[in-house]
Amino acid sequence: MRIIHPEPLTAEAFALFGEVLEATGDFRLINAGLCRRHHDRARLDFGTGRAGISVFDAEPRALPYDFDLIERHPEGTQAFLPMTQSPFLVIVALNPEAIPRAFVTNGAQGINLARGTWHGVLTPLHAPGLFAVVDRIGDGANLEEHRFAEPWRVTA
Ligand SMILES: NC(=O)N[C@@H](O)C(=O)O
Ligand code: NI
Repeated sequence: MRIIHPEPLTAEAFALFGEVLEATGDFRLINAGLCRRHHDRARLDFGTGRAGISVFDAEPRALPYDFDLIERHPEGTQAFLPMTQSPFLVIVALNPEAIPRAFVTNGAQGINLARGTWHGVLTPLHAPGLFAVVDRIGDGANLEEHRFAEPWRVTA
């Protein structure tokens, strides 16, 4: 079994794959000073489609986690925004021939996958696996899958 050890999710480590959504860095003080707006933190792209927000209720998984499928959306970005404070597992790859990378979020992070980024499907690690997902709504195919001949195992 091919092993991958997960890394903590940071904006820098994830930069080749998309953005990390978190309340860090600069902000605008709004709402009578009662809210810090960390403004415009992701580059969204929906091609010829439009933005949609869906709610995913996904079954939690556990480490060690085996997977043999990655996918990508050539026509748009896809953001996973947790509706709970639980860490989740993020799997990305530069291409199907590259060694995938695994990240575990800190519970206060979401991600925006850049258009066409190879990734594992939404993978909660705790119940409930509730996420708002912002991605492309539109005509035409927007899903390309790759199944590995040999699975990968993510283990701490
Ligand atoms: N299929 C779907 O809506 N979700 C996947 O794209 C995923 O990345 O979880
Ligand atoms: Ni996806």
